[in-house]
Amino acid sequence: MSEMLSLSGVTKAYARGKPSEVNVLQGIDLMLQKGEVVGLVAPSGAGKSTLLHISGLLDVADAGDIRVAGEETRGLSDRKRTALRRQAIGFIYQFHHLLPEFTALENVVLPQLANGVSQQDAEARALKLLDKVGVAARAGHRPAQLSGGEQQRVAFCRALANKPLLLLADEPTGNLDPATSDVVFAALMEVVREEGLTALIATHNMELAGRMDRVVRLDQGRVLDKS
Ligand SMILES: Nc1ncnc2c1ncn2[C@@H]1O[C@H](COP(=O)(O)OP(=O)(O)OP(=O)(O)O)[C@@H](O)[C@H]1O
Repeated sequence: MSEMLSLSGVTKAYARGKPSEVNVLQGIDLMLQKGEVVGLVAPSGAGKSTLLHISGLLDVADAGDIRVAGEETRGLSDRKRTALRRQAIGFIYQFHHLLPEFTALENVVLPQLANGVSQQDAEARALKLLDKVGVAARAGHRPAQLSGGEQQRVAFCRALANKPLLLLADEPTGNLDPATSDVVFAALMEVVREEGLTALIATHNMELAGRMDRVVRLDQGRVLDKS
């Protein structure tokens, strides 16, 4: 197995040097092997979003090393960081963040066009993904015409559109009712497994965390492994 995400000695503080300084991450060591699906569980405010944003190259650590798909990210230029993020990482948020003026299909097609995929190939991939998570019949609808669960399924497809190596999800079903969350999460897991993705999924839901390969806990700024 090869390593897909590796964090070592990662620290992050907000308002550094001020009386209001918050030391969120205090030496994070975490490694995900290719194909592993890992749950990230922590109390609210413990730093899950911060950890995901740093892993996804959306934010920078104060110290420590981060490797994504075997590539050391320290010292990368902004352009190279953005290229690595686009090519290797898919992000899912608690709220869908779909573009309201575009249809479900277009929301999944657009990131592919930005990556140089042809319209035809992008539509084929988008329809395949929408079908896999059970919303192909809604392809022509805009986000406002979809239910919360459907919107989140479309957001999964968008995150997976460019075949990322690493999927990072921040409470991906956190805004759905328990029954919908259960079904939508199952759909996500099915695609993740089928595509052989590596995933780090933050959740407060221990039942969902229990369906992953491994759960890590964030406690006092450090990661505790739970087998
Ligand atoms: N830009 C910022 N400036 C100052 N403090 C911040 C900033 N962003 C986050 N924090 C603080 O850092 C801590 C960790 O925030 P983070 O959003 O990573 O937590 P979380 O575990 O994702 O929380 P939740 O589960 O409630 O979403 C919190 O105490 C938060 O108030």
